[in-house]
Amino acid sequence: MRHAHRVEVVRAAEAELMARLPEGTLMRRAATGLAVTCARLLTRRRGRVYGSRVVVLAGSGDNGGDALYAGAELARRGARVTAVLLAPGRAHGGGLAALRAAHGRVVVEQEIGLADFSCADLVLDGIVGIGGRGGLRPEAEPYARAARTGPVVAVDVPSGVDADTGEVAGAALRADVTVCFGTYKPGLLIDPGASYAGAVQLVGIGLELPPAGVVALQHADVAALLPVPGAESDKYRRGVVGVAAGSARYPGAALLAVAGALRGGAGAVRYVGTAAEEVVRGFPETLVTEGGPAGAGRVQAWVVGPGGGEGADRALAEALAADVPVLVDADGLTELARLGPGALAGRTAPTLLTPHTGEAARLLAGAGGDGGTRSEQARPPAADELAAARLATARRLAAAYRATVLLKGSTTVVADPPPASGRGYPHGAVRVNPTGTAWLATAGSGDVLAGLAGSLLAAGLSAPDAAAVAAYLHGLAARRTAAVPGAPVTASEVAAALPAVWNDVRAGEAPEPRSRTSGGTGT
Ligand SMILES: NC(=O)C1=CN([C@@H]2O[C@H](COP(=O)(O)OP(=O)(O)OC[C@H]3O[C@@H](n4cnc5c(N)ncnc54)[C@H](O)[C@@H]3O)[C@@H](O)[C@H]2O)[C@@H](O)CC1
Ligand SMILES: Nc1ncnc2c1ncn2[C@@H]1O[C@H](COP(=O)(O)OP(=O)(O)O)[C@@H](O)[C@H]1O
Ligand SMILES: [K+]
Repeated sequence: MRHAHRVEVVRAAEAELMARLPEGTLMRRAATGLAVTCARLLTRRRGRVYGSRVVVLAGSGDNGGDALYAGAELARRGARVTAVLLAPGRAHGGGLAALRAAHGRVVVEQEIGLADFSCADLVLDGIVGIGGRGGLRPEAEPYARAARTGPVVAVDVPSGVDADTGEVAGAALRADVTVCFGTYKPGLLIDPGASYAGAVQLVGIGLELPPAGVVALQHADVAALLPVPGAESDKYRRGVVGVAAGSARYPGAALLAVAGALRGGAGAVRYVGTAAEEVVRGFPETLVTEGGPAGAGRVQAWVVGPGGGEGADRALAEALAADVPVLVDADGLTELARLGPGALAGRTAPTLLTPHTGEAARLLAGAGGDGGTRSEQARPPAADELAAARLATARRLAAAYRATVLLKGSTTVVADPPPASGRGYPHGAVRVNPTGTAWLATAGSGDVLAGLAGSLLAAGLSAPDAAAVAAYLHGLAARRTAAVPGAPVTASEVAAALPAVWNDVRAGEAPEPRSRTSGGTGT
């Protein structure tokens, strides 16, 4: 599992450790790890470090210090290193002295800096790290836009990316590799920030950290959560998942949700709705009933809403009345937004909401704009604003509806509501999914995800586990499905690939790198 900690938590751990160590130890550890990665990249690119052109973009803080010390190490190995000072007069004194002692060049004129930047074999982005606030300052912006031939290695976090949230206000440096220190930062795992970070490498500097606020599951974590039948299992003990989906207008949604549900580990899938005939034709193993959830037999979890059309209001009401976990998706979410969070107030079994950002906007508007405070006269949030702040959006929704929320899209985020005591954050760790691919943005893939997650709920996983495991398998399936890597996939193909990725995960086979995050030396 990858663990990500907020800046405040990192700073406290750093302070505690620095108090016990000789001055400069942590920065030396960080700079050495950084230099090792840079040397490896240069060797891959040019065959050797000696003679390569390296540019260090150095801001005014310790992030610049790390970069300058790493630049000095590369200069000692024969690299031609130029440091561009973005805040001349406020550069890190020790780092600057080390670079000069190693015969590095130092420039302050931005035109010279930009020319060097564009033709460098490697650029170190040490403009700003976890101390960054707001977007890039004007003097740094040209570097975010300039053409360049060599890779950019971001120091700790790409400058311009908010380390705590992954939000990007304006321009940011687009890195090929980010070398982060001590722990991942949430902004390196959540888009849009994650897409600026490139491959993320973790360099341990010895921090002792509390439990992480944000985590990303990996194969072993998912494998440990997959439901596997035991010798005494029967189909009922494995769990029956009820799927209330599809409508005369959207019968295909029923088929796709059932396809996902059949591959999620439940012992049986019970379908209710108008597409019963089509479902049985497509999947004869499905138990079908006409009508709504209330008249169907017992299930261990309900999935309600995919392609639900006009019947979604009744299906939602009946499913929510059942004392079992309920996953609400698509038209079920639109109906829930109309009803507001009060519709979930009486529930004691878990509720899992799976909105995309458009549905999230509706849900927030239905909750009164923010955190359920209906009195607040906030402008309804726009979907693209919510996508730009995915962590905050998922948390706001979870708090407003007091339900687990899986927010779909580029970096799917799973958030739990804060504890009932109302003491607010930190609460259960937010899980972010590293396996997604933009090819999943295809009609019907959300229906497959809903069925899959519902099946995992019926099999006994908690709502956050079911959500995170489903997102993980769904993302892997999309990547595995493409006949040619990188080619478009269909929702049906994603569902069909689920057994194979289930097997990959259990066998511990590594996924192809998407998240472009890779394990590091650990903390
Ligand atoms: N504290 C420690 O012991 C360690 C810190 N490390 C490094 O130190 C960094 C944090 O250093 P600092 O606390 O000095 O903070 P930063 O270097 O990240 O940023 C602080 C400086 O940047 C300026 N600044 C803030 N926002 C800016 C923006 N948007 N554009 C341009 N400049 C901006 C501030 O005025 C301040 O001078 C970490 O990211 C990491 O790279 C590492 O050396 C590991 C150990
Ligand atoms: N840009 C993206 N990158 C990664 N995954 C995406 C992206 N856009 C959408 N997805 C994923 O595709 C799926 C689409 O679901 P949804 O929007 O409900 O589609 P539908 O309603 O057509 O089934 C979700 O799993 C979502 O996370
Ligand atoms: K940086």
